[in-house]
Amino acid sequence: MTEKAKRTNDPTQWHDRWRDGRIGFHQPEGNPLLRRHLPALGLPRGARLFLPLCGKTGDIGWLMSQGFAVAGSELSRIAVDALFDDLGMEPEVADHGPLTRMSGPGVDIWVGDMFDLTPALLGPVDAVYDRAALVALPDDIRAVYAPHLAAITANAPHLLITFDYDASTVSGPPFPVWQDEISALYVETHDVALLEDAEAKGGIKGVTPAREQVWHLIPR
Ligand SMILES: C[S@@+](CC[C@H](N)C(=O)[O-])C[C@H]1O[C@@H](n2cnc3c(N)ncnc32)[C@H](O)[C@@H]1O
Repeated sequence: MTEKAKRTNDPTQWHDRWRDGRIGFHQPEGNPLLRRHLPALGLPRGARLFLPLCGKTGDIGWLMSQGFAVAGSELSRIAVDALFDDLGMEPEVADHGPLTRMSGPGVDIWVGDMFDLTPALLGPVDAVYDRAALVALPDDIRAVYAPHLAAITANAPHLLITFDYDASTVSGPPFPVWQDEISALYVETHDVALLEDAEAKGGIKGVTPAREQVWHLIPR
């Protein structure tokens, strides 16, 4: 990660949130939009999905129950320990420089800064599922994140979930991200197709109404 990126995506705020249990973004049952729109990617059973900034999302267990393999990256060891507890697995743990890999059958999570992940460490992936990852990052980091994500996943297709709301009413994360920005971020690698645009239940932090979009990023 560049020095600038380190300044604006301060890892301390995320570690503090996990330590204090301030994880309003977490969906224990996973996200219904994933279930509705994953078929758009046409992935065969056994395909491997990468979940950047994965937390301990219930989507991981659901994807595994559907016969997919999962790879993820997450800063917080607290989150990943809790994920493996939820999965009922005792992970194998291996250090790889600044990252720690925690693995079980069908799942590999890289603990540490996603910007330290390389294609060689991650291995081949068939698709990316980005929920509360791009939108968790401020705009200058999004500009670094998108090309890094495309590079480490060899421009795999994405299912991407974003929010759109009036940013003057509440401060992110999550940050509002709309089609023009997504198209610009992925201009070199993907075409962008909107799959759904719906009212976001509960708005943002219960304060401001929001819409939630599901995008299919199609490799060029
Ligand atoms: C808003 S949460 C979303 C988690 C998950 N995607 C979900 O849907 O529940 C963002 C997560 O990204 C993690 N994170 C933030 N910056 C990161 C980085 N540079 N590398 C890896 N994980 C990061 C945080 O610890 C946090 O768990």
